Amino acid sequence: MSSPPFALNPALDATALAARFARDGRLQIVDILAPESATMLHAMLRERTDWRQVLNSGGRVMELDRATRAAMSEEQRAALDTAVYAAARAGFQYRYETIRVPDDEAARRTSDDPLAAFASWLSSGKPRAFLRMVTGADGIDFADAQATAYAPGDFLTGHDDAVAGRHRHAAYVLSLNPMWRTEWGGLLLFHAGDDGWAQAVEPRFNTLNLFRVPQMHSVSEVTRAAAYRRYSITGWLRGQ
Ligand SMILES: O=C(O)CCC(=O)C(=O)O
Ligand SMILES: [Fe+2]
Repeated sequence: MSSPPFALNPALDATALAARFARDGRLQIVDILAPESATMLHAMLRERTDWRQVLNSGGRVMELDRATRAAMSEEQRAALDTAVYAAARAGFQYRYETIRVPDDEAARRTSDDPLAAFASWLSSGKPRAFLRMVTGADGIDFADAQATAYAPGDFLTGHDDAVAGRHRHAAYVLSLNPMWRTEWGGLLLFHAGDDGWAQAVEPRFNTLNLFRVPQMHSVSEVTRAAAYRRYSITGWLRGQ
């Protein structure tokens, strides 16, 4: 399969964005991609059927593909929900759907998944140079990546993204939601400091959120009113 074409929006001002990132340690870049690239990615995510629900049970990760979930009884699903929300009361907990992308460039090249092509594209040439410039992190070698979809009831509690040995210079979230309401939840929350003010980011279309690691953040629960799942491509800009 030939690689799908991806392009950055040529109007972005990397110098101005870099100044803001340096000042705040976080940044929202509206219209990050050429519109056709974002439209293609969004359509692709909506069509995919290979999503796997991931959730943690203490330190263990559970992954349930759609067939496995469909085969569960109502009682099993309810018991799992109860366990997930009980654990979220005080601890670190998440539940959302994912499609993973390999970190390895050779594996990405042999994949026919457009998400692998996107991760490769983001990890070299102009996009990587742009991300290095905006974050001021010359040590960025590649972007790891996964697609995520948060359905009603899905969430990710507070954490700071710091994992020893992963060389994460910054986190990124490319939001791909043509229509969203604040009330639907699924907000990327930067937690409050002593002053009690938190910052909430709506998951808009073709918008890249970039933030320095570590800092405390979470994704608020998507409500039952949400008409769509919350789609993103997300990961970290990493050194080798
Ligand atoms: O989807 C988001 O807005 C943030 C995701 C996140 O924090 C993570 O995956 O570590
Ligand atoms: Fe995170």
